[in-house]
Amino acid sequence: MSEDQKETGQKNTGKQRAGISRRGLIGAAGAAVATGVAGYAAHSIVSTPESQATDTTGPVEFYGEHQAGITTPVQDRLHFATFDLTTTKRDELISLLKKWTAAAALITAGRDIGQYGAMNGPAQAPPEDTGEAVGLPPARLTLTIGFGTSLFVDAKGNDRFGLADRRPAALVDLPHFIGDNLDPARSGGDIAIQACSDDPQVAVHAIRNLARIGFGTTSVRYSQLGFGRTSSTSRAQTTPRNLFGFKDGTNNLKLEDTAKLEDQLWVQQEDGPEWMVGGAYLVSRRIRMMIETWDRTSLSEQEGIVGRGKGTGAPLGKADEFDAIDFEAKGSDGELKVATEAHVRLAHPSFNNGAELLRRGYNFVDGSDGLGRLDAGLFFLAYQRDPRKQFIPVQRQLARSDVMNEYIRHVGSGIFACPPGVQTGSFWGEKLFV
Ligand SMILES: C=CC1=C(C)c2cc3[nH]c(cc4nc(cc5[nH]c(cc1n2)c(C)c5CCC(=O)O)C(CCC(=O)O)=C4C)c(C)c3C=C
Ligand SMILES: [Fe+2]
Repeated sequence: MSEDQKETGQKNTGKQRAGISRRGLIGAAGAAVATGVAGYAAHSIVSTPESQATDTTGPVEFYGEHQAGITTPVQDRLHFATFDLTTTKRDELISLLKKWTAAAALITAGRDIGQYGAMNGPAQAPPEDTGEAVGLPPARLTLTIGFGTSLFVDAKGNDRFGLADRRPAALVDLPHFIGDNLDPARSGGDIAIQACSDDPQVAVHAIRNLARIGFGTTSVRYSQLGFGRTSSTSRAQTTPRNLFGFKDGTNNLKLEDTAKLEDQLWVQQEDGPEWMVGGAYLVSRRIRMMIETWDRTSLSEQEGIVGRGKGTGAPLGKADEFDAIDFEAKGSDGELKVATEAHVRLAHPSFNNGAELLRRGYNFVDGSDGLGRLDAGLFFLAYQRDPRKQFIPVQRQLARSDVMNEYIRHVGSGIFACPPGVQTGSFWGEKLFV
């Protein structure tokens, strides 16, 4: 392994990326290669999913059977953006995806974008990389792409890029759910990119540079920052808390459950279309949480709404977080311990035809709303094999009956087909175009 490969955590697997390592770039700029930078140079191999749960600085492999950022142990920070194409040319769309893929492979490996990076290019030209991640470790950055319904046909039914007949049957327009109050400016998009990292600046740098590369071909429709993961996707991770103060992500699909992932997450050959096999569908929902109202609600009412204890995260009537929920159990008052309209009952697979989701959402606080209330909530992200059998029926049931609805509003929405992983020499979604 060369010194350069050691720095970026790249194994000599024939998947080397071009570009300048952030450490090399600092050297070229004359800055001292200080301990912080040397810290990430110690990550000489791409980490495993298990070590990724605890090591927050190293790289996550970009190439593979599935896209990174789905089962990858959830990082602490999110920058999610959707893009609308401003071009009408298929060739320009393909060229954009190629450029984005090349850039994504570099930045996820902790390298600067382009041949010269942030500071070594010609003085007369804008730098190839904006530079704010120089000196920062890869911080487990993952970039995950998804294609929205409008990429295939626009609102008027036009086949914009000759892709209409490639639209997967499972990539449906989400129906209106009771209580939806969706802002079009925070919904939809031709393409979504989810950037997750343990360093917020690394995630922001990634989206900013992809937006910059897309200038002239695409524009940002909206973007959302998130902090504090609200789920775990590995048993090696502890369960975090959401802004209601509850453990969230206890009963989630986990990367260790490989058979379940085939059943519930990854698109299979028999599902089709061919270009989506090994991919998954992403549903995003910006869910505002009325936290001031919640904060005036008693502890026992809060626990009754969720159906779990606030301290332990255990199902009501049980002691341990991971105990199975007993939906029949009654208290001495003869009432069900987990009420018929409690969130975890209505969302549980046993009341949804076995449907499960891989949740990897984030808390958000976007300041306050002018009325003294925090504009805060959950940016809900859920991956699945078929939204018609998973998100849609679960959300329909929650929208109808969940007692949590008094405290939440769905204000943004999106659905995206996330293609399988990228192989060396290929680009994001290549099979969609063949
Ligand atoms: C349509 C899917 C779901 C939406 C939307 C949703 C919103 C939402 N959830 C919480 C808090 C919690 N959810 C919990 C469990 C849970 N939630 C969903 C689905 C949606 N949640 C599922 C499938 C499950 C698992 C149910 C089960 O099998 O037991 C929990 C409990 C802990 C856990 O298991 O994760 C909490 C807490 C909020 C605050 C929210 C919207 C803002
Ligand atoms: Fe939930």
